Amino acid sequence: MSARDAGSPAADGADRAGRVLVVTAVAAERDAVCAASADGAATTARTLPGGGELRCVRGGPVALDVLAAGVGPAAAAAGTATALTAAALAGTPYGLVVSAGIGGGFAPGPGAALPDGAPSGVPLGAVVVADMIVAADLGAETPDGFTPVTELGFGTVAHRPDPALVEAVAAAAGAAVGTVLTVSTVTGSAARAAELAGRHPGVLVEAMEGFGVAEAAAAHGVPVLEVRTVSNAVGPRDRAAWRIGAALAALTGAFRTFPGAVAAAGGPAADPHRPSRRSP
Ligand SMILES: O=C(O)c1cccc(C(=O)CC[C@H]2O[C@@H](n3cnc4c(=O)[nH]cnc43)[C@H](O)[C@@H]2O)c1
Repeated sequence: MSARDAGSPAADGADRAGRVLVVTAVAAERDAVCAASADGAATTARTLPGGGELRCVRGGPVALDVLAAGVGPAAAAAGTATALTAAALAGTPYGLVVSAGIGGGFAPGPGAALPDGAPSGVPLGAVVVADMIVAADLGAETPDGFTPVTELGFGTVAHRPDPALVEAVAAAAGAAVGTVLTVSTVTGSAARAAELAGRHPGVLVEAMEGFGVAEAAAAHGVPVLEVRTVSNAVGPRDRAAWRIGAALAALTGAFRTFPGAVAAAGGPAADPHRPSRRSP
């Protein structure tokens, strides 16, 4: 791999403070993120070790590299770690990683209410920025119900992004702020939706990649965010009711304000984020 392949300052003019890696699952989400770039922004493609393709958007207040890494937390972690390692070896590490894409929205209701009784839930088309990124099915099933791996004495099940950055990005995008779950199986029943909402007060969205992206970012000491737009309601499976086009359009809208919000917030946090080891 040459320095140019991984991205050198001379090649793209982006310094560490301004370099952001955005990881989506599929190409349609990647293209929706790239479509947000202002007229005049230049987009080039770069190949990562293993063949993954980065779309590099330059010309805005921060430099965005956008990668479609595949569906699910394992593909997301592998793709993110590859991109982070390639950039670090080239001497141009990223200052922020963002998991972005569409997701399922939890409905408002008693099961989704916050501990203080405030309503929760999000409608189709809403934008959500995660204040907590949670691996919802990483654990063990026991006679007493689900037990997260942390209670078994292992690992991490939650990452908490930098609150100031979360607020800045959410305010600019008109987004709700709350918990985003990472699941390996899309929820397909009212019972499972209620179980997840009961276990995670304040949950707004479920998707399939955020925790994988966050684990890779944490391994590299890089801050993480998750931005989701709601394509469907979490609950009984009804694929015909998914509004993917509207959610992708909302994703483009969120990334129109994203670079300015990150730049105005002073760029990515200087300190690496710390994974939370408590059970959410
Ligand atoms: O068919 C298409 O045109 C299309 C375009 C963009 C994205 C898709 C996907 O199927 C993306 C899958 C992706 O979306 C997340 N997601 C969306 N809804 C849910 C959900 O209810 N539960 C969990 N994940 C959801 C997830 O992150 C997937 O990776 C299709």
